Amino acid sequence: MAGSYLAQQIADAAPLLTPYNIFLACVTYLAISIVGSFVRAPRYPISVPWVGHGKGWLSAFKNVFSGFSSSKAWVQTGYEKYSKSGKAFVLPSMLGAPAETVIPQSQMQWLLEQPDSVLSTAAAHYDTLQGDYSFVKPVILKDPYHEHVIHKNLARNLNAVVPELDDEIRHALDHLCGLDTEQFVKMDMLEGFMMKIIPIFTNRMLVGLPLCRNQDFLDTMLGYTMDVIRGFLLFALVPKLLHPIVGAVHSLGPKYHYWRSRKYTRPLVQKRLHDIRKKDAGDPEYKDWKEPNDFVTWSIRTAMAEGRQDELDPGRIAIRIMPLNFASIHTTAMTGQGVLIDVLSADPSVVEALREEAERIYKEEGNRWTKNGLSRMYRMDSAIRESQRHSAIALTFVSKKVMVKEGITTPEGVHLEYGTNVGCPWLPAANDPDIYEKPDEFDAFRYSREREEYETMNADEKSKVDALKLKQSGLVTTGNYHLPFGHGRHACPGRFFVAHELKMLFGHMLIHYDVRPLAERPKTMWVGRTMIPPKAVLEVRRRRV
Ligand code: HEM
Repeated sequence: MAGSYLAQQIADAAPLLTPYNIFLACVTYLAISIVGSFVRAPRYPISVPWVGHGKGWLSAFKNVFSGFSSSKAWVQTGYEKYSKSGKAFVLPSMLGAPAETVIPQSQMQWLLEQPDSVLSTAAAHYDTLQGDYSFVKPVILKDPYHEHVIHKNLARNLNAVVPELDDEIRHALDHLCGLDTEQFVKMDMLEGFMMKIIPIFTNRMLVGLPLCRNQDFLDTMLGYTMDVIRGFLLFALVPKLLHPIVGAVHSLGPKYHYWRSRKYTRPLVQKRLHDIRKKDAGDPEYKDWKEPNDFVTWSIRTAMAEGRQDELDPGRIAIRIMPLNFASIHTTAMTGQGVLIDVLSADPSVVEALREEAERIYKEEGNRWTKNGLSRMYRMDSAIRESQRHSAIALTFVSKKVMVKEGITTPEGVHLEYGTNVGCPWLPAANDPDIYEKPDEFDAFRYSREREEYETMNADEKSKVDALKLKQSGLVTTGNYHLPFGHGRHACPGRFFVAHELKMLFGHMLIHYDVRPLAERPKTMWVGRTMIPPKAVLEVRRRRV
């Protein structure tokens, strides 16, 4: 009965579905959505200049469309016109992405001093990464305990992580790049190489052996990572009013990938909890048992020490492995691809100088990678840092959201309403000739020349050099004008791991493989505020060492 009524309704409505009516409905919907998000968004202060088509209703419509092709140019204009004179500006909203107040570098200190209860990084990440839909359960990103665990444990456990990575890198490179000393092996640089190899290293640190080599598990982690990225791109294009509907469909992807991965991760966590509890209870069978040094152990130990019973639930820990895969995989893969593109498009002497350093240090350390040896790889350190600058992957970083109901006032006297999103310019700062000499050039050894020179000095000469300043030009040091890992107390806690991982990966690659230079540097594209990685092919051949 109900079915035939519905069929009748559909049949009656069919003649109305003309192209003109559909077009009219789309335009009306778009208009309502734009007005809706305009009304619900925080009011941006009149005193702050806007880039793009400016502020106001009509401009909002224009901004929505031209933002896709012009956001990069708008941030550049804003940086030159306002940031460099110490003034904030507003980057207009796009369909689903809110407007952002871009705070100049001169106010960075103030920005970083604000407590999380005033300016929250977690809340900004929750919004951009779609915490309601992309993380299996909203609580995972509302209370990002996994980030706290990484902040507390990763850097201090690197000594134990390095030999594990060393083992994994040998294994993965042999497997992916082969042992043939005659023929070059070709693969897509991002999808075929970086996105295949990075998940293995990441999971050696998160869940250890043997799971980090289980292809089905790795596929689910990669699938989940792509879910989050797809969500990030999709929600920026979809008007805010539609988010709950689109979100309900989108959230099925992350849930599916969790469902597929938990058959591996839950038993692992359950067993680890069991073993740790037995060990702590003094069970004689566990006298010689050593707890593995990975995220699962760090998570359990931290939750036990802090009395967080909720974070000892095996399901909860199993889910938390997923956002860390997301945080690690795509960022590291894109950074690694950037390094390969920059280095392989540079003069061949760059590859030779990097290879010489890698071979020398590897040999000095007894044909293995050590924390001490890696800390002396100044050239590789510099090439990666320089590539992060030269091939910057974001327009702004250091994102935060105003959490105080009455809003806050910046040192410039601008009042930011509750809910306002703020960030600092990165891409234009990275290319600013007042900050970096010849910023358009990829100068691989920009940061290592002075460090290498310092190493050759005698004690008297060394005493005249500001050694701390030299050290601060290292890959993991963030600064007002160096934001690829963010800055301040919420700067990326994974960067110490990344520095070791990429130095070992590229060092090992140069020692054991010939790598073909790129005939031409592939071009990078930006859509809205997002960088689209260029396509490039990696060609490697095992060297006869
Ligand atoms: C080259 C690789 C990476 C890059 C470029 C990168 C970049 C960043 C940036 C820019 C931020 C701050 C975002 C902001 O300013 O809004 C961040 C935060 C974070 N990253 Fe990374 N990341 C990388 C690798 C990793 C890895 C390997 C891990 C973990 C194992 C990780 C874990 C995190 C976490 C947990 C945060 C949030 C920190 C907080 O809010 O307190 N990242 N990352």
